[in-house]
Parts: sequence; structure tokens; C-alpha cells
Amino acid sequence: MLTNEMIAFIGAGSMAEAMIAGLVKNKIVAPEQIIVTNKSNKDRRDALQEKYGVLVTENMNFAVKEAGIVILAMKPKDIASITEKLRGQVTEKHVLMSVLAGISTPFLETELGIEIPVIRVMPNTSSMVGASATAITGGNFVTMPQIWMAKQLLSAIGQVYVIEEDEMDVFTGVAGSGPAYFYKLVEHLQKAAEESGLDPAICQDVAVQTIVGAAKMLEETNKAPVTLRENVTSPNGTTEAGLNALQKVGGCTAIEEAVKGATQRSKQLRSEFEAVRIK
Ligand SMILES: NC(=O)C1=CN([C@@H]2O[C@H](COP(=O)(O)OP(=O)(O)OC[C@H]3O[C@@H](n4cnc5c(N)ncnc54)[C@H](O)[C@@H]3O)[C@@H](O)[C@H]2O)C=CC1
Ligand SMILES: O=C(O)[C@@H]1CCC=N1
Repeated sequence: MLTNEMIAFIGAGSMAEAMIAGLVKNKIVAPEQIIVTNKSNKDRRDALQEKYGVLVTENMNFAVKEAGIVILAMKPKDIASITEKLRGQVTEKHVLMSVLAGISTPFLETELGIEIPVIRVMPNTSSMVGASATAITGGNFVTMPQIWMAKQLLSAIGQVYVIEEDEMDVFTGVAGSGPAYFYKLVEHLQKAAEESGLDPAICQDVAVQTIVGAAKMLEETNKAPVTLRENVTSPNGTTEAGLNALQKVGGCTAIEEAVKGATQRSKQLRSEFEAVRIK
């Protein structure tokens, strides 16, 4: 086991579950080392307990007291009420991790008013299958061994990149939100297949297999995306026609706009909370 500390999750939604699944399935920590609390949804807590063998409680203070590592995994809008409750409960001996989009490490340090090690984390839901692209950045009171520990811990859910605080918003736009762009792409690949006359019974499978195959090629051949794209594209062939149609409707820049929109929203989320809280 990487650590003997208990890990408390505050919030039990899809992101918390994706991380718990990765940690437990990869045996990075024992299920009994994880204690999960949420606002009021007992059914959800019970479901996580049954599925992963983790401990659950409705008492956040109890979870925090038991834990060495506290992971904030509720929505950013709930940050003010949570930091208020955490004040006096968390200490400098805790490591506080936060997966909240937009919320910075200085904000959390200021809100809690103590020299607590804070690590901002941006995973994605592919954590569930150990394939997240996760970024971490440390606050003012984090030590190198704590960053190392966080990196090892989060390696259970995929690749981990240590980056700067001011890169976190764009990382969120690229990798935190990124899976959704690909799901949307698959939705439309399936829709186009159905509308163009392919047997509906196989359309979803065909769309999924196409993206899985392309992703595997990227990962396993280590070739640049541009090279792999060129390999598919015969001069004056079908792919060229498809790519030209994509380009014509702005499909190629659409993905860049998606990243910019998500990055901007991450910055906005921060200003919504920090401007009113930091004096
Ligand atoms: N879903 C995703 O792909 C990603 C989400 N995130 C971040 O993860 C966080 C959670 O997102 P999701 O899991 O998608 O949301 P969700 O809505 O599925 O889960 C939120 C959880 O927080 C709990 N909660 C709300 N208020 C609470 C309180 N006062 N005390 C304790 N628990 C409370 C809810 O009961 C729920 O279990 C967000 O801050 C988001 O920015 C980060 C990376 C990716
Ligand atoms: O949509 C959101 O705000 C969260 C953060 C990154 C992915 N999901």
C-alpha cells in the first residue's frame, strides 16, 4: 500500500466514484482506507459501500478526523459552505486535495486560514478505467514528498502531469472536459451512420470501435496524429472528401473553440467565488 493514511472523499458523485474505482481496483489503497461522505444522499453512499467496500458516513467531521488525506469532490458552487465547515476540523497535518474545476490552491489556503498542504487535481472520468489524464499542482505549503505521494496515488487512475497553477484552467478545458468532446463525436458518428442507412443494430458498436481503434493506434504506434491521418487519406479518395466537408463547416476549429470555452468557464468559476471571498 502506498499510504496507511485514511482518504476522505467529500462528495460522492461521478468524479469521486471514478477515482474510488481506480484506487480500489488497482489496489493502491485498501477499500477500508477510503471513507466517503456526501450531503444527504444515503442511497448513494450505500451503493458505493456495496460496490467498492469503502466506508461511508453522513458525518463529514468524522471523516475528516479519521483521514490524513481529504479529497474535495463536490461541485465548485458548494465550496464556501464546505470550507466554512472544514475550518477548525482540518489541520496542517492533513493533505487537502481538490478536484473542483476553477478553484485555486491560494483560495483554499486563504479560506482555511492555516498553512495546510493543498494539492489541486484535475482528473477526468476515464479514471474509472485507469485511463485518466490527470494534472496536479501544489500550493504554498506542500512538500515535494507530498507531491510525489499524490502523483503515485493518482497514477492508479491514469497518467499524471505536474503542472503550474496557471495552467490548470487550460488543462481542465483540454483533459478534464475532453472526454465529453469525444463522446459527442461518437454520438454524431452513430447518428450519421443511422441516417445514412447502416443497420441501426450495429451503428453504436461501429462508431465506438472506430474511435477505440484510432485511440489505440495513437497510443500503440506512437506516431503523430497528423501521420496517422495522412495514412488514412488517399489522394482524391473518400477520406479527403469527408475531411473537406468537415473543414467547410468549421469542424476543425470547432474543437479548439470547445477547449477555449471550457477554459474560459474554469476561469469564470474561480472569479465567481474568489472575488467575493478573498479580501
Ligand atoms: N465529472 C467530471 O468529469 C469531472 C468533475 N470534476 C470536478 O469534480 C467535482 C464533482 O463533480 P461530479 O462528480 O461530476 O458532480 P456530482 O454532482 O456527480 O457529485 C457531487 C457530489 O457532491 C455531493 N455534495 C454536494 N454538496 C455537498 C456538501 N455540502 N457536502 C458533502 N457533499 C456534497 C453530492 O451529494 C454529490 O455526491 C466538481 O467540482 C467538478 O468540477 C473534475 C474533473 C472531471
Ligand atoms: O464540467 C465540469 O465542470 C467538470 C470539470 C471538468 C469536467 N467536468
